[in-house]
Amino acid sequence: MKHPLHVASEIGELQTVLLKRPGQELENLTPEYLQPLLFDDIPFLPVIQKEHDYFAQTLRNRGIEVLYLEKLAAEALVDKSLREEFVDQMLEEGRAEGNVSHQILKEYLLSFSNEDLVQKIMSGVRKNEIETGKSMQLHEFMQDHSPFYLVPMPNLYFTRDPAAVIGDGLTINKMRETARRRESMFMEYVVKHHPRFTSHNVPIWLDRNYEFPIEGGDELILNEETIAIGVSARTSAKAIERLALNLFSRQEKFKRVLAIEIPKCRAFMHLDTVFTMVDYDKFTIHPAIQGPQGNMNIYVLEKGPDEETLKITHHTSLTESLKEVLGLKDLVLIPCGGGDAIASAREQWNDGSNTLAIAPGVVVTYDRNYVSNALLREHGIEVIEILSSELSRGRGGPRCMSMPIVRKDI
Ligand SMILES: NC(=[NH2+])NCCC[C@H](N)C(=O)O
Repeated sequence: MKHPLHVASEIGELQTVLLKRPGQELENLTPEYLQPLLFDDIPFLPVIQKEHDYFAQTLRNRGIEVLYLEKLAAEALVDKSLREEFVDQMLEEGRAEGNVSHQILKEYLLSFSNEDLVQKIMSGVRKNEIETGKSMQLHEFMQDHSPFYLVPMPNLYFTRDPAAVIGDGLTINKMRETARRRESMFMEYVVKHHPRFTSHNVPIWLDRNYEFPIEGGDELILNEETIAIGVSARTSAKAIERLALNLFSRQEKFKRVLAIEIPKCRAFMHLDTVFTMVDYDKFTIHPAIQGPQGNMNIYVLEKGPDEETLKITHHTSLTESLKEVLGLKDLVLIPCGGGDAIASAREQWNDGSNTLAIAPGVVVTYDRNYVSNALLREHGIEVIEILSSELSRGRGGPRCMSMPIVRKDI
């Protein structure tokens, strides 16, 4: 039987991808909570859904199987005790302060059908939804400012981040930001309990209980032997080391990890916001991540003398490091916004470098990034544009909104 997960490159023909349709969780965004919930504006739900459906249809038109996280999660929770365990865990990790007990919230959530239960957990529980029968004291009102018993998870449509397939296994990620911490629980339950995945013993290279954070937007598979991981605002050096050690001791194929350090700021939260692979020898890059001489900090991690030690070498040229690990004589870095200071900053903010490759030299991008898109085309890349007015408000592009499950080998 075919392995349910398989990704050994960034650009191999995409066969199965996981998405999450933006839903009611976005209707729970208010100006006060935008920043902690990692948004810059409130998307208009019917339009963001239309744009997302267009994205999904664009992928299907290319013969790609589109799975939805919300559907898989609902299908995974058939067992009654598993549903309870899931709800307990969600409440333990995510219940906001308030005068409602775990038990009342649990009963409320369990009264929903599986699909609605998953949707409700994703969209959050507002305080006015539940009659607790208990009147609040003044000090409780004061402490208890949040309008939610369970906080919404508006970033779920960025399926790239909470988990990432590497080879035939995956990382189920410890998310850096509180707002996204619970997101990786969905994939954990799906992989462990959905029949599509349980038929195989899927290796989990790093799980969400690991102490230090890592997010999928930083995890790029350069080829069947090499992974690039951003050392970023979201991904820690410790998690990269652990992942490298686990990979080197538990499987044979991946032999090196390139840890690429990027500036730690909001606009560049993950490596894929400033760097993606579009063809065998072509990459998008946001020029602002390189120093004046094009220098950066890149560390190549390889198997060391024993299972707990890595061999690490430091490099300063992205181009040279990529050429070496990919065995290329030459390669092209295509600058976001063409390198013009204003166009490049503007388009990077709207994910101009964040391309989703669906085959070598074929990428999906946002239509609004016309300077970057034209430049990609000039370099011979087939660019498939999708609508982006509302989707881009969450600060993520086509790569962030997709989790490749199966790619053909190249
Ligand atoms: N792979 C990515 N670049 N994901 C972008 C995620 C954006 C999301 N609002 C966050 O801050 O987490």
